[in-house]
Amino acid sequence: MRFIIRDDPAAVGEYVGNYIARRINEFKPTAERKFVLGLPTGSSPIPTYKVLIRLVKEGKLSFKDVVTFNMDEYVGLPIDHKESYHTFMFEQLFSHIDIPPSQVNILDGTKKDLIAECEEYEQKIKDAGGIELFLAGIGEDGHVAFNEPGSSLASRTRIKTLAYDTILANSRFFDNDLSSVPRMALTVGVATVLEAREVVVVVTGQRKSLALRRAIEEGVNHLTTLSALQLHQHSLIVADEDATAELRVKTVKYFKSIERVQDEVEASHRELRANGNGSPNGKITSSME
Ligand SMILES: N[C@@H]1[C@@H](O)[C@H](O)[C@@H](COP(=O)(O)O)O[C@@H]1O
Repeated sequence: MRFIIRDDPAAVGEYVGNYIARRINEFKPTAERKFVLGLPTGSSPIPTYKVLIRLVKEGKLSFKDVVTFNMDEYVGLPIDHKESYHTFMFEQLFSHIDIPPSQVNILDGTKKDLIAECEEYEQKIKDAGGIELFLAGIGEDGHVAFNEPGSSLASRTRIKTLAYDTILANSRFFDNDLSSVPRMALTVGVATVLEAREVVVVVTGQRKSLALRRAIEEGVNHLTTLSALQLHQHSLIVADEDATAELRVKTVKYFKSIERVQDEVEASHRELRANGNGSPNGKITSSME
């Protein structure tokens, strides 16, 4: 696991937005070989989405050959409801970039047969060739997508009852009216996320610091579903300083020192390449992965 710390949410967005753009550009997607990107909702990814929009407007990135799969959606909320994740995604990202709407996939929580909807979603991901990079956030109780504490770490896309804490946290989007927050959601499973070839998580704000501690300093545990990331070969968590409040000083120093060494290695490889000394051309993989 790689763990990167930036000053604030804007700097986290800058880092992650540029990281995703680099991955898409290196992949060189075409109409026949599209880049498959998994996406979250929530306030945490908004700065990242702003950066992606800016890069598209500057002509440095295109979503023409990108297919997206969102993590989750409320059950029973009409797609055009102002708080549906469909509405969120179009307002925060899709309406501002060049992605053809036919390449956007979001679970539909209004379907009559929700079980079939979930099974079809898993199949669609497989048919698309699997997810190349899954971007995620984290809930205050350590959940990833809507995989609430106690979710099976082998779970797939399914219907999930929301934890009371999550209903409480999300009531801020429903005029603080607890009774209007949906009680159920459709969500990709922990195993669906782990199957992506790479997982990148944004964690910002002090209210996430306990969950972050449990996810990276403690063992893999179904009560903090994001901790399953410890089993992934290519995972990256990018947090702001506030989110590190509950981490040990030693943990923070350790990961910062790794980033410093990594920067030095990359700089010396760049120098060797510039001088034509035949250094490796491929991606330099961090020893933290
Ligand atoms: N299902 C979403 C998660 O995918 C998201 O990570 C979490 C945190 O949201 P925020 O970034 O607004 O704190 O909210 C919801 O529970």
